[in-house]
Amino acid sequence: MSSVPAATILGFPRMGSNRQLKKAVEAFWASKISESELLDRTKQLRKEHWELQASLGLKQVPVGDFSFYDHMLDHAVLFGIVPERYNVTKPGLECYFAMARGLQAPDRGIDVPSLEMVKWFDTNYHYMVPQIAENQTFALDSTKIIDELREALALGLDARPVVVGPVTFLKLSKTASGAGSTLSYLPQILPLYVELIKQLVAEGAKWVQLDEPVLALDIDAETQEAYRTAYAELAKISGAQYLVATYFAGLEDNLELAASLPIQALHLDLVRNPEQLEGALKAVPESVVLSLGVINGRNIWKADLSKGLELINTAAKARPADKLIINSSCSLLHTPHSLDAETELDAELKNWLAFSTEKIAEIVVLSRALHEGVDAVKAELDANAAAIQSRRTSDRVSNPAVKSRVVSLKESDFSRNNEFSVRQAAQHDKYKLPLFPTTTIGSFPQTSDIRRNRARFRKSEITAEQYQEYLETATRECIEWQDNIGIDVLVHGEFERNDMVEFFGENLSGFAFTRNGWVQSYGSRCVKPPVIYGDVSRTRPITVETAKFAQTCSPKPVKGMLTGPVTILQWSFVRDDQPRSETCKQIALAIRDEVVDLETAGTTIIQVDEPAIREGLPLRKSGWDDYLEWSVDSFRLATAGVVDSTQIHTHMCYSEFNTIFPAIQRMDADVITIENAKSDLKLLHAFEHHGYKAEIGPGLYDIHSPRVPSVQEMKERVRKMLNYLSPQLLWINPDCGLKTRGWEEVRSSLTNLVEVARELRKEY
Ligand SMILES: CN1c2c(nc(N)[nH]c2=O)NC[C@@H]1CNc1ccc(C(=O)N[C@@H](CCC(=O)N[C@@H](CCC(=O)N[C@@H](CCC(=O)O)C(=O)O)C(=O)O)C(=O)O)cc1
Ligand SMILES: N[C@@H](CCS)C(=O)O
Ligand SMILES: [Zn+2]
Repeated sequence: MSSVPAATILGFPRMGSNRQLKKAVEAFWASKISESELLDRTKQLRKEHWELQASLGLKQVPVGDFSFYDHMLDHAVLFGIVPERYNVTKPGLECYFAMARGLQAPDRGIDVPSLEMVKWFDTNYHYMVPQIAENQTFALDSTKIIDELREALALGLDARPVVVGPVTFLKLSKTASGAGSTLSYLPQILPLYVELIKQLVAEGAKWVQLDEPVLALDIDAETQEAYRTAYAELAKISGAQYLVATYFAGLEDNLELAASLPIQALHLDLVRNPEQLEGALKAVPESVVLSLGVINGRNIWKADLSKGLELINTAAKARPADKLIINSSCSLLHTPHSLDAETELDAELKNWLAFSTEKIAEIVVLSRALHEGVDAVKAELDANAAAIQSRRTSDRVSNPAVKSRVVSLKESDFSRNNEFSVRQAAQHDKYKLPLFPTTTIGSFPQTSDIRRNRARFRKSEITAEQYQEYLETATRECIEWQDNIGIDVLVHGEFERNDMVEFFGENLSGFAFTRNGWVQSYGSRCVKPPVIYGDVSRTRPITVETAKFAQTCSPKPVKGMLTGPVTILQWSFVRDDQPRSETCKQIALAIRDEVVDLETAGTTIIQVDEPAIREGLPLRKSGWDDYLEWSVDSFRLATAGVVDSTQIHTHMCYSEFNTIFPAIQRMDADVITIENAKSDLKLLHAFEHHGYKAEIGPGLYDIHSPRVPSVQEMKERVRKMLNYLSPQLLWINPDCGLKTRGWEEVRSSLTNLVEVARELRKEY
């Protein structure tokens, strides 16, 4: 067997230290750079990333973790799973990006939508769902991964190709009709995996990483059998050594299955589930290398290396060191590039953090401790212990007033004064909205002009007053436009927000924000999650002045617009020194204060967005009840402090909501606007089936596409909805916020949307 890497990572973030990938790809889309320039720039980026990893001490680097847009999309292309509708595009990058983003080229008669995009497990990363046709023919196109392997080998590095394993790949794909099991395609796709792996081995790969996070989920007998079949087949390839990577959860009941697979190394996520180590040491044959995922790939905290060492020592008592790999818990895709750019973070806080680059250094220290003994890395371990101690004992982490407020919460704090029907009567009386009230989800186009002005304000190139004036003009114009076209419940447009979570993080204590801590969310789009390091409280009203101003721009109601506690939690880097439920309640109290202040200021329709409530659901069912209890309680706590006539809206998008329907009901919002345009009405069936009583706005069109929906097609959609929902409960709105769209599309789409409501009102 070729040598086992002492230390490695499952994958590195793709964007680059300065989001070079985003900039290159977006410049290519805008025809500002050529394809060869894009290829050159991204080749350089991969080189930098591998050399960085090697310079930090990794002996083997992952390859194939790079992607122009998304790694699942790369695999769809790798196996020739390209739906027929993309045949009109040029093969290569045009076809690839058409699958990613859709392509409209009227001069060539092309108008193809993108593939579906969904969340990658419980992360804020989104992948493109491969769509397998009924009569799918598969064909291997392995250029990308082979090229990247060659690039790394040419640099003199030991490189390990990263491939999504066959069972996980199929389980995350869908059939074109949405029916039937994708695992039925295993016999057809396996020979391509065999061929691919043979090529990788022939090119010089000593190890191949097969990512199988599905192996750490609740899986049925068919999936278990698929694992046995697939890996028995792959084991026949001579010279191939497999590192099978499970992450985001523990193996638990799948341990025996995993241990029985004919593989050379098994990776365990010991951050999410350290308890699984003991069982794995017993169940996994001694010939199989254990890869210990001890450094958290989902967070930005410096690891407590003494705890990592404890796990490693436990493993080292049962296995020789050369049968252990020290690793990240999952790919580092979900953490920012490096702390180097964080020149504005205060020194104390910065000393508590580790981004991807610093996490690699931690992995190397742990690996040296294992192989050379702790004395060899005494200075590093001492410095780490001091940082951990500093964070544990720092005054800034704890706020006794916040803690005691949470402790003294009463049951009544979690409930509105009256049930929905009573509130609904009071709200109808107050707002006198027409049947089929129209509204939007909150954001309007975040144009480059808006972002430029914010950047100029941050760099003090314009004053606070100038920036404020700019925002007020944009807000006023937006509200007046909505009013003029006849929307009933208006929004202010969210122009002052860089992001719906980061904006609140910047305005709450216990939060810090970074200058350059970008993480890929989808394609070229990134987010900069705030860091929750301490007890959370609101030190001043956050949105009240904007809401007051907005309300002066029209006599119609303008919705207050807040991000909910679960979404703020989910899209931040959360402290790991207390349960997430505790932090969530603290955020909920801060949002509650804001809700009450908005009400006092006269904004009495208030939307509290919770798009991430489903994303936070634990991957294993055993964790669902507990999560749903505290997450829904947090939403209720945030929203229950208002009188009956104040109308609480919530909004959710881009998740499979049917599984958590009772929890959605328990949130007890007065109005829910929910993404639905791509769904097959299954969701609406759930509303009917569960006897949902409150008002609902299922999205009438998909805001991810620049396409303008016609009146006719949206009306058709409403008619279908009315088979499930009463006209008295139905709101008319898009799927989600409009921040990524251009004004031109927004104007046409919303004008059509209002017309839909007008026509329907004549009929009902
Ligand atoms: C609803 N979604 C969200 C998710 N997560 C969030 N945290 N927020 C969300 O809204 N998850 C699920 C979905 C994912 N969807 C999106 C949609 C759009 C984006 C996006 O557009 N991201 C932007 C970055 C946004 C941002 O913070 N911009 C800053 C500007 C930062 C910047 O680059 N400034 C430049 C200067 C700019 C200029 O001069 O023009 C600089 O400083 O050099 C801001 O507005 O201030 C992106 O471009 O990737 C993300 C997720
Ligand atoms: N209010 C937010 C919700 C996005 S999920 C927006 O409109 O962008
Ligand atoms: Zn949304």
